[in-house]
Amino acid sequence: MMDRYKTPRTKELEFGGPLGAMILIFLMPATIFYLLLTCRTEQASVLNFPPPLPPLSTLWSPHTFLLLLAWVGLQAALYMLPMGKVTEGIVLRDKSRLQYRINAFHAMGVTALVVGAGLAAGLRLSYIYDNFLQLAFSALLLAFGLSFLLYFKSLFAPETALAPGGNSGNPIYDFFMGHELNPRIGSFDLKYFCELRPGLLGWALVNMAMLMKETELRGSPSLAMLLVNAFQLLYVVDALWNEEAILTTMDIVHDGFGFMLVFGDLAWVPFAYSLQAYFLVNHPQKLSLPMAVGILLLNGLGYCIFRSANSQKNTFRRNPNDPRVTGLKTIPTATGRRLLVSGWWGFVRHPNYLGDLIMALAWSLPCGLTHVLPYFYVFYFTVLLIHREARDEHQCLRKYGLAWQEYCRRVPYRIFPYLY
Ligand SMILES: NC(=O)C1=CN([C@@H]2O[C@H](COP(=O)(O)OP(=O)(O)OC[C@H]3O[C@@H](n4cnc5c(N)ncnc54)[C@H](OP(=O)(O)O)[C@@H]3O)[C@@H](O)[C@H]2O)C=CC1
Ligand SMILES: CC(C)=CCC[C@@H](C)[C@H]1CC=C2C3=C(CC[C@@]21C)[C@@]1(C)CC[C@H](O)C(C)(C)[C@@H]1CC3
Repeated sequence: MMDRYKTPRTKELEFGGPLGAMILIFLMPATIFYLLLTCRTEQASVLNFPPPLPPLSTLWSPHTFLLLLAWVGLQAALYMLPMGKVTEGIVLRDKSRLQYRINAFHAMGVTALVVGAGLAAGLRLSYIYDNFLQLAFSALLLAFGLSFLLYFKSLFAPETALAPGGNSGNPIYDFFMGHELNPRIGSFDLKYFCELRPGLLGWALVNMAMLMKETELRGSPSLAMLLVNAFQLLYVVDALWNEEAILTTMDIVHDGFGFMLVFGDLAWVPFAYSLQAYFLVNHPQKLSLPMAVGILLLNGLGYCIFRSANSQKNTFRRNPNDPRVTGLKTIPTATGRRLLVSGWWGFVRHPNYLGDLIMALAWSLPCGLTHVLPYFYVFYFTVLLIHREARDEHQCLRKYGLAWQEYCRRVPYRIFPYLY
């Protein structure tokens, strides 16, 4: 009976299969250290390769590791508090639905109070800057440790609970992609927890620490630092406010919880996404007011596209008869669901990615035009989203067949109008 619910073997391997996965398992951590070590040099030139390496023994600090555990522990405790509503995720392979507590925004509020109280009591947030490499190394160890535990746990999971994207039978590939779809300890959902809380809030905290460090060094925060902090904080707050929307993303629905997401959530987001703020501490930039206004408008444009495109689709998927979307044109599919072909989703096939990429550029521009390093996020994110778009299209073609082909005919561009 349960056999028909078994997760099928993953046949089409992504990221170059086991070899690609193996390379990424080494490349992702190496990239973080390359970025941070280069950023600390005076020239911050990407051509100075390899950057000066500190002795490995200086990276390990029990103190920072415990601090990181305390941070994750605080977020876990806040996740478990009975505040906020409980909602259901999408229907799973065995026709069940998991329950999720929506309280990330509350968690952010409490975290802000805790940090505020700490600052009032004399806490030096610039500790994060001073021990940044050690913290990144601790996050790396935590990510490897958790990924191994998750893979081990997945070997005992029922076959209905495995991830459609990480069930190839190859241990390296499945370790990277995640073998189990929604690993839980009781009602504690590890993927859902890690996706939004310790990493995203950690990123905002790291940025704030960079601002504090800059203030300690130069007496006041620069305009460039204020812009980077404000833009990225808006992005984090937006993600937490719209927490429920994450339940329909590819990461929650399709990908397992393996090294890619564990490392992405716990190390990559807080330590690579905060590169612009880290850069500004060591390489102050003068930003004229007109430039700042231009960048502000660019970020506003990106955010409006990102938010309204995501909201339009979420509203339509939740209730196609919602008055906010009833005026939009749609095409039917054999699954009974319809596809939007006007509004943002009639402009390009991934308008939300377009908005996200415009914001990415606005986050790097405050760092000036003299260095390539702070533009790492723009390059990386373009590659990530082009690859992600291709993965999503592949799945949509499988799901919707001819209707998807018709959608592609009517909306020919993927992300960039008239370009791609
Ligand atoms: N900052 C970061 O590091 C990252 C940010 N992101 C952001 O996360 C957000 C979510 O992205 P992601 O999870 O990739 O996917 P999307 O939110 O783009 O969702 C894709 C899904 O939307 C549905 N869909 C596609 N076209 C249509 C249409 N015309 N009408 C109705 N439904 C449609 C399909 O699912 P179905 O039909 O089943 O509903 C498709 O699988 C984006 O804004 C992205 O920019 C993503 C990755 C990394
Ligand atoms: C190969 C490689 C570098 C993998 C790591 C990718 C991860 C860093 C990202 C995969 C999808 C993500 C999402 C967000 C953060 C980055 C990762 C984990 C996200 C939480 C950022 C905030 C957004 O508003 C979001 C909630 C839509 C988003 C979801 C996807």
